[in-house]
Amino acid sequence: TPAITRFQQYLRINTAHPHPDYSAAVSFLDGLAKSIPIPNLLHTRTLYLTTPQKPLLLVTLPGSNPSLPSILLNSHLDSVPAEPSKWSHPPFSAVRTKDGSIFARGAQDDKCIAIQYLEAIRNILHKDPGFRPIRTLHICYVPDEEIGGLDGMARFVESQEFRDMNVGFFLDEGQASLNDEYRVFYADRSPWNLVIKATGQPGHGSKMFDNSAMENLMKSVEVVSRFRENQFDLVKAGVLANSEVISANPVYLRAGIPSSSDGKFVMNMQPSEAEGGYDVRLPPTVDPDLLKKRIADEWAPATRNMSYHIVEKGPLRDYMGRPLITATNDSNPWWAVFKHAVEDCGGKLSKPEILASTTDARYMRVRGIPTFGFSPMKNTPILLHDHNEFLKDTVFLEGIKVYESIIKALTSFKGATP
Ligand code: MET
Ligand SMILES: [Zn+2]
Ligand SMILES: [Zn+2]
Repeated sequence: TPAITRFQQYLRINTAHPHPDYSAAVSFLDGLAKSIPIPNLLHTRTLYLTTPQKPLLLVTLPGSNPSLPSILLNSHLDSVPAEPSKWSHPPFSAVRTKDGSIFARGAQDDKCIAIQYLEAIRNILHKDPGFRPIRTLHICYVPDEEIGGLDGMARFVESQEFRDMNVGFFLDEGQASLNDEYRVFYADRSPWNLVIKATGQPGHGSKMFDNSAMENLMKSVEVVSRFRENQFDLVKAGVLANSEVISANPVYLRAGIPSSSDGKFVMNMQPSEAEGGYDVRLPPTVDPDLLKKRIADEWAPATRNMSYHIVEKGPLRDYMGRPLITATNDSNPWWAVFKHAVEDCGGKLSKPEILASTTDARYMRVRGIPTFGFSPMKNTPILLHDHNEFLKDTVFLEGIKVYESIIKALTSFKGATP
């Protein structure tokens, strides 16, 4: 089918870091939007918020009542890198196997929704050429989500173009579901990049002494590991979900004196410095100050010649000081609209969850804009950032139907805006 072909074409554009081809992606999506046969209705704009290398594409279907807050659907243009030698099919080939699986980096995260949004609009207008949304519908295709969004969504929400859009509801990416129910996310965990550093007594590689940098770092690594284990035990015991505990995963360790440029180390020297990097994720409900105290007192105590540096990759509280959570009850009228839209097309939603990872949704929630994370992929293994990422054609096509229902419901919702 043409929708599958268009999905494959988009997947073949390599937008993986560190050299994402944003301009090819944007011109492809721009062309796709303009190919929807609705003359003079839909329009597109490309914004350059930082450099010409980082475009942001906006697709707009104007509503009949532009005074109502608009609906914004989001998909990031970029992907994480892939290691081709570890894939069963080349990661930018978008090969479709006999069983309908389409293999590509970005198939789940999140190029599927990029195309599904446009296919849904195409289908709605094909079935009802007179369709005109009440609220204005926008889609934004943003760069750099996978590297924190500072030159992407974080910049966009500061722009006059964004303010003029008067966004009332935001829909962002979610995650695949292993069963028959679609997953929906009302919050993300917030990422911290934590670097702990140890200094210590240097010396001959043969000597036994206290207070070496390596010894000091390794003690910390043990302490963090014990914390990690305790958090993980809560998950394994079923007390809390993965996304409801603090994760602290080591991502690099660095120490040693290089012998020259050959990447080997001098073996008979104990180094005076050593460091470790952690990907830390905090659920929206935890107190960040408590974790900071734990890091200062236990993970990197100055008494053991340790120091640390935290880079907070995004906010933890909104402009009112509240956790970045979108309500999934009657206090948020969009919840019922969204839920019924999924159910109306035969879909089922599982209990709303916190997302274990992090998306650009945080830049909307910090402004108090109701935001859900949703990618309609059911009965699908969760393969984001993994080797052999794929999505089945049938799942992709069913997702288009879901978005048809969601887009119609959201854009025609006249109710009170909180
Ligand atoms: C660190 S900002 C978020 C980047 C990416 N989506 C992640 O969850 O890791
Ligand atoms: Zn990702
Ligand atoms: Zn993503």
